[in-house]
Amino acid sequence: MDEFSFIQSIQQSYYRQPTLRKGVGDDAAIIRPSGEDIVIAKDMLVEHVHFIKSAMKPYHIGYKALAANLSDIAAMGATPAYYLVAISISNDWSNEELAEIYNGMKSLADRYKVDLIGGDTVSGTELVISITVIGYANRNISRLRSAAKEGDVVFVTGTLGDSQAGLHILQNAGTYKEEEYFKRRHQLPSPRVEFSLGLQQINRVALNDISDGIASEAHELAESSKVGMVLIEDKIPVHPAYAQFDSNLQYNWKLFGGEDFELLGTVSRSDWELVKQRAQQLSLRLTEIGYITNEKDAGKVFLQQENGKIIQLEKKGYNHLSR
Ligand SMILES: Nc1ncnc2c1ncn2[C@@H]1O[C@H](COP(=O)(O)OP(=O)(O)O)[C@@H](O)[C@H]1O
Ligand SMILES: Cc1ncc(C[n+]2csc(CCOP(=O)(O)OP(=O)(O)O)c2C)c(N)n1
Ligand SMILES: [Mg+2]
Ligand SMILES: [Mg+2]
Ligand SMILES: [Mg+2]
Repeated sequence: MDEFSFIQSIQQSYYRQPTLRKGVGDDAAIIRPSGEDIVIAKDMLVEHVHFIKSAMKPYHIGYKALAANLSDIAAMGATPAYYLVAISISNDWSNEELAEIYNGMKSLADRYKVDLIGGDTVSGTELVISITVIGYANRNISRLRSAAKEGDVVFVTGTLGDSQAGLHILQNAGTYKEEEYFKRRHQLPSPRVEFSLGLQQINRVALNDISDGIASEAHELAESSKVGMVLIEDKIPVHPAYAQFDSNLQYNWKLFGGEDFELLGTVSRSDWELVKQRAQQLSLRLTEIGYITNEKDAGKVFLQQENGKIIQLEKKGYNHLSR
């Protein structure tokens, strides 16, 4: 198979999005939007950084690459519509493996009716997948990291630490409780798109998706909103089988581990009931984990420990350029 037949093989036979004028097959794609805000995000997945072949099947790699991007669209309260994929891949990946990478992306794309409208293909050394996602958002809602206000409830979806626990299991042979669950959370993360779209009635919700670890994303919210944040340690939600891991690992993964792709948010106390209702309708776990303080703590995040002591949390997490 050459580059041209490969591009032919990944083309959709039809497109679902009504605003598309031209998809794959010309010098660029054309969209004619209908008045909503356009939301654009990009995230890469790189071999040896985001995955190793022994822990991730080609299908998982494609799935996770698109999931990470959809997670950022969800964190902006937007409806995903299109994606573009740039892939650099070496010859030791077979045609079947390449097709499986695209099948992984396709399964999520089908679920959210997102159309593949372009990309680029290069033969390189390590596998690199760079995706751009385009979505639409209602002009009147704000999901910005800068939207948190004093007195807001701080909440998080799902459970934290699962993805890094899954990676640990994949890299360390042994017997584990709920092994399949943790591996799945690492390989096939769920972007919280439906939950985010369910909040459209609420004008102001500050949202950030957890890719680098909650400590890091909590700081991004606090810095951007110029407020302080208090997180209550024993409220941070974990899976019941999480207790099997060493307590240091538990602590590090849930606070600094990342790749859970859950949503961290803040909302006024008066809108909190509605947020809870939406999560309940989706059977999605949602936990109140803290509160927002005022501008005198601007940019700071505190952890109220189990013994009641409050410590300042470091802005630590996955950080690519820390050297
Ligand atoms: N190399 C880059 N060039 C331009 N903008 C970048 C680059 N890397 C990151 N950004 C931008 O910086 C912001 C934060 O990026 P990042 O921390 O990767 O966000 P996220 O964790 O939500 O994926 C985003 O607006 C992103 O588009
Ligand atoms: C082999 C391997 N080592 C380590 C990790 C953990 N890891 C890699 S990147 C990352 C953070 C998320 O990636 P990033 O590119 O920072 O995503 P973004 O914040 O831009 O969405 C984590 C936790 C992994 N998934 N696989
Ligand atoms: Mg990013
Ligand atoms: Mg993000
Ligand atoms: Mg991201």
